[in-house]
Order: sequence, then structure tokens, then C-alpha cells
Amino acid sequence: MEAMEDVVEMTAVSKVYGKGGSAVAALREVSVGLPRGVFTAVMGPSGSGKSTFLQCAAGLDRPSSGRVTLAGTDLTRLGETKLTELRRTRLGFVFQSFNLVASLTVAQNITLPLRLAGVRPDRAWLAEIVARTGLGDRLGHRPAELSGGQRQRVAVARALVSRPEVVFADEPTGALDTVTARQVLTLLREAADALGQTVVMVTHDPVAAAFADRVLFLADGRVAGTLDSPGADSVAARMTRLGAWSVA
Ligand SMILES: Nc1ncnc2c1ncn2[C@@H]1O[C@H](COP(=O)(O)OP(=O)(O)OP(=O)(O)O)[C@@H](O)[C@H]1O
Repeated sequence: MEAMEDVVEMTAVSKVYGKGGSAVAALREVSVGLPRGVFTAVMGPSGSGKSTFLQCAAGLDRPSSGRVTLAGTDLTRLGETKLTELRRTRLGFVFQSFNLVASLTVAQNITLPLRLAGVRPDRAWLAEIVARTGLGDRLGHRPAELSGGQRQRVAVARALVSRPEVVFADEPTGALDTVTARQVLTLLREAADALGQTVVMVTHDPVAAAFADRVLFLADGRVAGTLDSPGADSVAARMTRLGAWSVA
């Protein structure tokens, strides 16, 4: 992979939950850069710190120590209001549970981040993401009238609408069947390829990770390695070595 600017830089990021004897170190001095325009998957055994990593990288949680910068902005020094504004305007999020607003239509859900930020939708861009997500004939529907895969496509469209610096996805296919999961992963892949979007995705699934350009492995709160141009088999083999699955 050619050298690219890191849009997110984490420097010696540690996160400790709790205090005293019950304290848990979820991240231990993690230093890593996430390159612009690259689709990175984050994998590791259960409890290895994947969600904590994503939360800290995305400014949803604060590290106990260390530094996180987004395109040069130090997230660890921002107050809550600035951090909320930054997340709304410069980041996109896709969660396992879709997190759509039930009372709003698909179109309203997609443009919600813009309305919250008081920004007018760019019509051409909106048309492009609606076309890419295949939601053109569903814009007037409410989330309850959609399949799981369609709901997640709405969430991806909503994540892309503000042209964020990074889209963060936490187990985006965790609640989807294989075929639908593939559609959502293809969408994230295209976001990187066709739109130059930086994507960071936490997943348990080696097949999902194989859609990424690079896999970042975590083990026990530390970076345990990376794998470029991953295949599902090579990812699974690495996970087995990390002790994620017992071998019969
Ligand atoms: N709010 C919390 N309070 C206390 N401990 C926590 C909290 N959140 C996470 N942890 C602990 O931190 C460690 C890392 O958790 P994290 O959720 O980041 O791991 P993960 O790799 O995402 O796990 P999984 O794959 O099971 O979702 C675990 O030991 C977990 O129990």
C-alpha cells in the first residue's frame, strides 16, 4: 500500500475502566495511524479492546491517557460541546443496531446529521449516495417498513451524507444475514474505492474483514499486528493464532 496521510493518529492511548482492584485495562498504550481513503477492519478476540478502540478513535469516549488526533485536531483536548460538533460534522457512524429514528422517513433519517448541523444538503451528493445505497424507491418509508439490510443501508447513507473524514462502523453486519451483510460490506468497500472515504470497521467476522484493505489485530488491549490485502482464510488463521478460537 502506498504511503498515505493518517487521518486518525492514536499515540500511546490507554483506557482503564474502573478503579483499584477491579480496574480493567481495555487499551494499553496503543499507537497507530489510520490512513486516509483506506478501509481498515479491527479484529481481535472477545474483550481485546475493539469497541474501546473505536470509541476512543471516534471521540465517543476519552482515553485515560494518550492522544487521539483527527486530521490534526486533538480530540483529547476538546470540550464536550466541540467534541459533539466534531462528531456530527466530521465523522460518520454505523452501528450494529442501525440507530435510525423510527418516526422519520428514510430521506429524513439520511439528512438528519445535516439538519442537526444546520447545513443544507448538497443535492448532487445526496442523489449519489441514495443511488449507491439503492434506496431511491424507499425514501418515503419509515424504518419499521424496511428489512434489516435496507435499514443498515440507510445508516450507511446517513453516515456518508456529511462527507465525513472517517466513517466508523461497529459490527455493522452483526445483525444481518450473509447475503444482506455482503451488500452492506460492498457499500462500505465502494465508499472507499469510489468516494475516497476512510472507513474503520470493528468486526468478528473474517469474511467481513476481507472486504477491508487492511486488518488491525488487537489482543489484550494492544496492537498485535496488521494484515494488508486480507483474505478470509488468512484473517481466520491469524485470529486462531491470537487465541480467538480454539482449534479442535
Ligand atoms: N464500561 C466498561 N466498564 C468496565 N469494563 C469495561 C467497560 N467496557 C469494556 N470493558 C472491559 O474492557 C475490555 C475491552 O472491552 P471491549 O468491549 O473494548 O472489547 P471487544 O474486543 O470489543 O469485545 P467483544 O468482541 O466481546 O465485543 C473487556 O475486558 C471489557 O470487559
